[in-house]
Amino acid sequence: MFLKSLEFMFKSNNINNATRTITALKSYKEIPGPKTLPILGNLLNLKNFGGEYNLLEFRDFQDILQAQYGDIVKWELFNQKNVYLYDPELIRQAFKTDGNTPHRSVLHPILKLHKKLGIKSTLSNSQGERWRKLRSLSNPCMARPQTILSYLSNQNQVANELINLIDNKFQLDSSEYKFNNFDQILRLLALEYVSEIAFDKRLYCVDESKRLEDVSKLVTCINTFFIQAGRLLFSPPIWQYYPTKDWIEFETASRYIFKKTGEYINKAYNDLNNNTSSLCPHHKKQTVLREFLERKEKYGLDTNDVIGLMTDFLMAGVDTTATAIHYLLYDLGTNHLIQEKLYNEINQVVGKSTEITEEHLSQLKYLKCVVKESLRLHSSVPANSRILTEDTVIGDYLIPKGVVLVFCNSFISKCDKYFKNAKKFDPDRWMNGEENINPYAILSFGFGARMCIGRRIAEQEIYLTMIKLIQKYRVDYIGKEPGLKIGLVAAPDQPLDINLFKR
Ligand code: HEM
Repeated sequence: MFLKSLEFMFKSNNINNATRTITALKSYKEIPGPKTLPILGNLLNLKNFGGEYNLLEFRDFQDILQAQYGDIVKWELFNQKNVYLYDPELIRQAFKTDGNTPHRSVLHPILKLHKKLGIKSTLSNSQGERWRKLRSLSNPCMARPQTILSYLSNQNQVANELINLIDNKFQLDSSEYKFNNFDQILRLLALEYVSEIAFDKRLYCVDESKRLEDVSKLVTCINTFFIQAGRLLFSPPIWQYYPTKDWIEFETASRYIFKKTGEYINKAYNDLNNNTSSLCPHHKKQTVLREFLERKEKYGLDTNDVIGLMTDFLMAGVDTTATAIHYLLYDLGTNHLIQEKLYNEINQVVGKSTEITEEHLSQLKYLKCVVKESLRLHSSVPANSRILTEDTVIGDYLIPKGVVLVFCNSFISKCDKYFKNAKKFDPDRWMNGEENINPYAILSFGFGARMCIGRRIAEQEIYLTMIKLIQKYRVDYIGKEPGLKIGLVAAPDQPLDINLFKR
């Protein structure tokens, strides 16, 4: 009743529209959560300080807090106030406040790195006017379906190189091969896909005979960047004051990534100006990078800003996509009937063709459900956030400006309350529309004006790769259920033993 009347009274959940009801609301201090200390917040509740919570096991940490305190939980560290939300309805209220310039929680290690390296903030790490400018430049370049589809032909070549690499691993007389480093191969693949977008350039990451020098180092550095950024983010911020081992590894890897991206983009810029772009003929018309470079002045941005944006795409688009494919192979390797159903669909729509077209993609309905379901169960981004830019009502509470709202996607997507048989890998749940599923219960790519800008690209890369793999091989996974490795991306804690059998 109380909630119903609130819902009626608030046209929006911004408190300015609802001052009359302010007394009916509970305060931020009343939000349940472990006891906090002045200044330190919940520091002494952390395992490193003798407490019970381990931030480095972030998914367990989220689940434990929910089990102890319910669907809205307060957690503080020093001056940062967080509120964890475990209910899609509360998340819906939080997104309503997004407005034109949503603020996402800043990744402090990256902020410090940018300062040290003299890099202006990038899309994923900027706020307010700066973010709006970068996003306004990026949206038309990245969100137009036709632009992304124009990469399909080149992406087919890349995916074929993956198939060649796999085929070369099979012994002459054998139809089976067990991979225990597929995660590395998938990172190379994802880097190749992204570099075409970010650099207008093939690095030949997957084709060992043509692979450009330094590519392996670049991939290792991107991986180190992800792991160490996560470790720094989820550990007490000693690195803010003293260069710890994790910080040094993070900084060294990042310096290399920025150096290489700068080199590649400057080369692309010169090629563009001199009309000598080396990118294959399919892209003679327009490419994402070319569009960024041509339009930057209109938004008051320069080439360095574009370098920052492209480096961002590299960092945001490699481990996320590689991990998503890795988990898809795990899900299909442990659910053979679903795999066969997918194979039948691919066989029916694509047959033996090696050139996947827009027409094929539009017909592969079950494939899209398989990908969506795998992302639901194994979201590579296990939580997302927004910083409140004004006092806001969430549930029964009035939460002050400046608090970080954390959306616990991975908890919600495994809740039977929101998904029937939530822990089951069941792509069919998406086949007949989504009318019974709360849209805020699955946020694999985020939501609203600040949602993942690479979504279309990522989905196209994943669909294409899965078509090529399932068309040629049967996948089997026989190991134990993998644990989680914490980083900026939630990935399996070990390389998965993926067995491939030639069909
Ligand atoms: C399976 C792959 C991917 C997943 C699961 C994923 C997920 C996400 C999520 C959850 C966000 C936060 C959205 C929000 O705050 O509402 C995000 C942001 C972002 N993603 Fe992705 N992503 C993927 C692939 C990519 C790719 C391939 C690129 C680039 C080519 C990319 C570039 C970005 C960027 C730049 C942002 C920041 C956007 C902003 O703050 O305006 N992502 N992604």
